[in-house]
Amino acid sequence: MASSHVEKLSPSSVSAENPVECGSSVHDASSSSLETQASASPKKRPADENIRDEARRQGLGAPRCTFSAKYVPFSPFEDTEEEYSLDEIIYRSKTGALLDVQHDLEALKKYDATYWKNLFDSRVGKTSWPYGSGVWSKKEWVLPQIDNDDIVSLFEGNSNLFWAERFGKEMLQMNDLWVKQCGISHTGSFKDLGMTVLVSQVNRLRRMKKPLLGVGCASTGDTSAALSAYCAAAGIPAIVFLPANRISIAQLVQPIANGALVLSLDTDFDGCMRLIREVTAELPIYLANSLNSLRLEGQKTAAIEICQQFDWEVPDWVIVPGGNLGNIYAFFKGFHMCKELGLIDRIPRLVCAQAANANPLYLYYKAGWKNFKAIKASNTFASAIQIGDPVSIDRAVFALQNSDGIVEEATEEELMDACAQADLTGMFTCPHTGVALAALIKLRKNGVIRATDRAVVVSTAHGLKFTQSKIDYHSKAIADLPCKFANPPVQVANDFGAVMDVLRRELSLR
Ligand SMILES: Cc1ncc(COP(=O)(O)O)c(C=O)c1O
Ligand SMILES: N[C@@H](CCOP(=O)(O)O)C(=O)O
Repeated sequence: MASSHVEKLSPSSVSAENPVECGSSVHDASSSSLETQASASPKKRPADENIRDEARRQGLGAPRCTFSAKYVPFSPFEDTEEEYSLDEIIYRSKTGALLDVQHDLEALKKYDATYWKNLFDSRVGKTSWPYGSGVWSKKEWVLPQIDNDDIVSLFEGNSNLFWAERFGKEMLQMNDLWVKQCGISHTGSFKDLGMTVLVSQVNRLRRMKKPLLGVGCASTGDTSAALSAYCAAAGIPAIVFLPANRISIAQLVQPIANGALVLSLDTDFDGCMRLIREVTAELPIYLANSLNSLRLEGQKTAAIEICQQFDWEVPDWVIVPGGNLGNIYAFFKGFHMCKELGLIDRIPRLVCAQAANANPLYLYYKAGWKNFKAIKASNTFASAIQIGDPVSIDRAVFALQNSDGIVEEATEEELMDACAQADLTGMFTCPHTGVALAALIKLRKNGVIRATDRAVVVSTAHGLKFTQSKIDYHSKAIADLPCKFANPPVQVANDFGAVMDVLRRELSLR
């Protein structure tokens, strides 16, 4: 927590809508309190005012922003003076290192842990702009300086924690197993969390008259869906590079429907990534992949949310499927920030789960973090993580090394069986969540994860985006896969007797 010389503000100085705030919607912390907010009579919004206008009006005459963030090189082991404003269009340091968004922690530490907990709790589930969003409810820790007026939000985040009661108990003898449903979201994946931040910043840059034609990404289907939706909501052109025939139909139709310029390229994701980097270096198109550290600021809020949902008790394990490897670092960053600011006392052990067909991180981990080699990723049902040359490899290693982390892998059979078994207990999992569940099963079987541990599996996308893999599995139509838990429909004639025969057989009736 903050050093003792800092005089901290107490929880009673928090306003439910806004604390000492940055951007347009600012209240003086000393002039309003949770209690006064609660007792105030309900205010009617004028007919010609929407929630954005209301937030703007409330912010008029606000004090200057007290929190700030900037880009610094991601070089945890070297001291460097290099830094950039978030208003610069830059993705790499002078030496070519990744960038990181660094917050002014000393300013944040002027407020104690109870203050932040109360503030975040007071915003959950509201419609006040933009704090009803799970991401923007943590605005001071995400993009403190952005004007609320520039924010492009679809009220993302606040995803539920599913208590995996039957799966935990029957499969793993665990009572405290949870699935963080990040895929139950506007575009059906966790990418919405990062995209609201990135597109908001682009909106700000465009208002500042920075020459940006649009925003572009390479994608295995989820980043492109999120980018297209947020850009469409803001009226900003989106350009997406997709590997032809390697993403699901449901994912492909999302950017098409949202009006993005869709380029279907005859290469894999890694090829698309190389091309978008070349194109964004050449044209004024802002890069929206997680190479851009702004994305991770939004994604890290899922970790903060998990702590909040457990009333700031830290789970023992958090298992995250990994592809381009931004998200595992985002989770680390969220937990680390909570610890730095005194909201939690430790960081959970992180597990990054990869498909065995696309496992460069797993191989690196097994080699004792020596000689990283990019690979050519093979086809996997977990198509969104079919990535052989992950951009955030250094970030992922840092996250794992600093959380006593583990890397696991799952074969196609293991991940598809894990999905089917989870679905049989009421979930509707995507194959990437299957990878994480399969990793959990392995770690539980070998005793690394204990029966009494509290574990959270991060579900990264909605199963409805990947129905073809489920159809293939339940039709037993996958070569070399026994599909042990398939539940194919029974074809029956339009005949009462035939129906009764099937019911007697299936329900073991006499
Ligand atoms: C559904 C899904 N799960 C997991 C991942 C992996 O996330 P990351 O690339 O941040 O490792 C991705 C994207 O890569 C994804 O789309
Ligand atoms: N699964 C991702 C792959 C790209 O990852 P990103 O986080 O770097 O954008 C996708 O859906 O495109």
